[in-house]
Amino acid sequence: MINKSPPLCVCPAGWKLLAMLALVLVITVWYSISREDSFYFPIPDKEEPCLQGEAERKAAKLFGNYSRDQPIFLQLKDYFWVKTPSAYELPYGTKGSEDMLLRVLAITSSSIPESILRLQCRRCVVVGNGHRLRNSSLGEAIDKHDMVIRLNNAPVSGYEGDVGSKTTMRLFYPESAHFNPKVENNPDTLLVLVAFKAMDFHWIESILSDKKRVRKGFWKQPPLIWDVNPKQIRILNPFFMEVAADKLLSLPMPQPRKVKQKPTTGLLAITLALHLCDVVHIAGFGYPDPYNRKQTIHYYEQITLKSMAGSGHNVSQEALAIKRMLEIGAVKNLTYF
Ligand SMILES: CC(=O)N[C@H]1[C@H]([C@H](O)[C@H](O)CO)O[C@](OP(=O)(O)OC[C@H]2O[C@@H](n3ccc(N)nc3=O)[C@H](O)[C@@H]2O)(C(=O)O)C[C@@H]1O
Ligand SMILES: CO[C@@H]1[C@H](O)[C@@H](O)[C@H](O[C@H]2[C@H](O)[C@@H](NC(C)=O)[C@H](OCc3ccccc3)O[C@@H]2CO)O[C@@H]1CO
Repeated sequence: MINKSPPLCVCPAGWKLLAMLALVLVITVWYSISREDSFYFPIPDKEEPCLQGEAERKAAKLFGNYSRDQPIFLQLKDYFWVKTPSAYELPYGTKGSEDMLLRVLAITSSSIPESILRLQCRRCVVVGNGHRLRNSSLGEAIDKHDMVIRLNNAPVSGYEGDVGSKTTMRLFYPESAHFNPKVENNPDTLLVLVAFKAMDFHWIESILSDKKRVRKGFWKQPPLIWDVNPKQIRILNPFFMEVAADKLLSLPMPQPRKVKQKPTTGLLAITLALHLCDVVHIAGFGYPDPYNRKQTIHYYEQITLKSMAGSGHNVSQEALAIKRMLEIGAVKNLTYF
């Protein structure tokens, strides 16, 4: 017997049901993305080839042919007698901070570990502190990189599944130093000080030489006791801050006194990685839309964009810079942007 009843999708009730389901799906996707609890995480490639000098070649489109003979970390030998003084003051140069630096560099190191130097091709990942790392399950993929670069006081403990636990390098300044560095880093993590002001050198010197601590001059109280091995400390060459400001954000150089804009530590870390690595991945970058006042910005704490007022960062300008880097393939994103 032939069944004469029409198929489900052509009767009006069937269409309505389908339309309702589609609407629910659209709303769920929209809500998920707007809250950044996104369930969409691209699965990272199995084994991407590592081509020597690839990041540098691609980044040349952005940076031009800038000098690559700059050391990654400041070195003592350059401060005994300053042949060519820096053109800029901190955070873009060392002009005026030479004496302080001489003391700091005498008690720290500038070497790049042998384990990094002997790699033929360096695959790096810069882990931003953004909320989109939450529930990402990217921990394992992050840890597979030769170098994992982390920022500020971002924790790994308790978040290993999403952000991994390997930390090759951590960029920080006194106000962003984790009070318990041993818990959130590995014993061989390089703790890379990004100096914004002369007091930042003063802080590290007083910690490492156990001299009298100075409490004034910081916008937030940094640790007064900081349990680290001086051999782990490095001082980042301010050249990378200059490149990020000048080439990526087109900020006026030198900065007029009144202009307080500066790159975020994340953008600085990407700039550094493009100089140091052959393949550069990023994860956890991207802020909520400015009108999204309730969305938390970090994967580890409940603060919103409001807390960044007065920070001197132009996050929409930075987003454009990161998009350009993604477009030309200089960096690849493990989260979404
Ligand atoms: C209140 C405040 O000053 N917040 C600044 C904090 C704060 O000082 C430290 O977390 C220490 O507490 O530091 C900053 O950055 P923060 O420590 O928040 O994040 C590190 C880097 O990750 C990228 N990021 C972060 C969150 C997000 N939703 N999207 C992102 O892309 C950014 O590139 C960012 O640099 C900083 O140093 O740049 C920038 C923030 O403006
Ligand atoms: C990469 O910049 C770091 C961080 O992302 C910024 O938010 C932070 O900005 C602070 C800024 O550097 C402070 N300016 C000076 C000159 O110290 C500013 O100071 C205002 C202030 C002063 C005294 C007491 C409280 C606040 O505060 C900004 C943060 O709100 O700079 C970081 C690098 O240090």
